[in-house]
Amino acid sequence: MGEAPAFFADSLLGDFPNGVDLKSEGHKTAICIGSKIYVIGGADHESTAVIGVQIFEKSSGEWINPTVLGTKPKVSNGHSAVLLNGDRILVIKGNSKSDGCFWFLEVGTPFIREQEKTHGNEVVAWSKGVLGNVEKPIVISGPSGVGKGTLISELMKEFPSMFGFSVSHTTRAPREKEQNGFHYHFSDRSVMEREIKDGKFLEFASVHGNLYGTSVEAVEVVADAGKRCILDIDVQGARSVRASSLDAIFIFISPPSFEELEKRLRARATETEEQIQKRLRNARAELEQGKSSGLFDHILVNDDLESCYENLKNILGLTEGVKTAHKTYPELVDLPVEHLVSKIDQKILINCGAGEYQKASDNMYVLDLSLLKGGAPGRTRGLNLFVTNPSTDRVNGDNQLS
Ligand SMILES: Nc1nc2c(ncn2[C@@H]2O[C@H](COP(=O)(O)OP(=O)(O)O)[C@@H](O)[C@H]2O)c(=O)[nH]1
Ligand SMILES: Nc1ncnc2c1ncn2[C@@H]1O[C@H](COP(=O)(O)OP(=O)(O)O)[C@@H](O)[C@H]1O
Repeated sequence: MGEAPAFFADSLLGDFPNGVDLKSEGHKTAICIGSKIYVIGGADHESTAVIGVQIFEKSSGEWINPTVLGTKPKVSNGHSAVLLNGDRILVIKGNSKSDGCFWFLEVGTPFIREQEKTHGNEVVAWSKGVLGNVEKPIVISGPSGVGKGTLISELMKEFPSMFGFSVSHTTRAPREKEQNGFHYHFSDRSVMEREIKDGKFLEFASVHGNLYGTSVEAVEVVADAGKRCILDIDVQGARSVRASSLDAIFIFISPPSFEELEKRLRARATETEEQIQKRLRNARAELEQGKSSGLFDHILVNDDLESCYENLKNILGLTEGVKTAHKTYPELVDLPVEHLVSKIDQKILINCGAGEYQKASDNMYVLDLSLLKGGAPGRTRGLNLFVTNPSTDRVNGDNQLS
């Protein structure tokens, strides 16, 4: 249990009106959800450089320091907070640019419920809001030796500015030509297990006797660079990603026959006989699951490499002449410390004309949340910011900035 902050719990919401309090000591806001009051701001119990979170449990009168997952936002000299759908809080930092001012604190999403089971205590998780859209990540699965790596390399070679590879973590030993940080992050099992517990992984699975996993960071760095992320993961991992907040396209690569698969695996000559046998045993199960589960959006048979690659490009809409990513960076906007927020359906109105010398009609922004994707502990994407003049516009998406 944490120490009570320096104000009385009874008057908590009176002192910190739901949503906005920009001038109190420590710049705290309070949001009430059921029997809990989430106090955001002030010192974090681990670092004074980031925004802290404490929970006041009204029924017991106790303060709780929750486990805080995800990247925490740096302290600012004022923020506003709005409750969304009862399970996450949008925090808008004042005095920041629009590429770093929107943050989501998840408090009751399915991800949080899962994490609370693992941690055995209250969990909250930050996720940074990112303006604009990147195309859906691509999950590629299929048995060992089917040609996943070969197809992905072709894609990355032909479209280097469009695609980025999600570098997984694994406890298996590196092969001769594999580089740490490029092909995989080669990890100790104990380290990887601890990081899984800390919520750093989007998914993980035990494959052929080793642990493999996709860290949240691995996917986010690719999207932050404006590229479309490719994940090469097994069928269990694909199933976990389907259940996660990552909205992806799922493609299963199948061999023309089991004999051909065995031939390719042996010809690759990267595994011992024992490992080949294990991979072939697992391949049978993977082929069954891949074909029958309804998990995959597309199944491609990798018989002739060239035609399989053409089919993959067709699925991804890569027709002749498409060679570069169309990156659109949203125009940056400065959000002042003093601003007022209100919520209408999936739109947040941000009135920055609240300063002494400004008119209410100056700098009114609308943050559209209707296309949100992703979430804690990574990034929340698909935010759209519009500038609007309340005297002439209705809140309808005119004057889009992103
Ligand atoms: N679930 C999951 N599977 C992964 C991940 N990275 C790789 N894999 C899968 O692990 C299996 C073994 O990969 P690897 O040891 O590189 O052997 P290869 O597929 O024969 O080249 C393959 O099915 C990969 O798709 C990951 O991050 N998560
Ligand atoms: N269509 C194909 N026909 C023949 N050999 C192939 C084909 N696709 C891939 N290969 C070869 O099969 C082996 C396994 O491919 P790889 O991409 O490493 O598979 P995976 O990543 O699925 O384990 C490699 O030696 C590769 O060159």
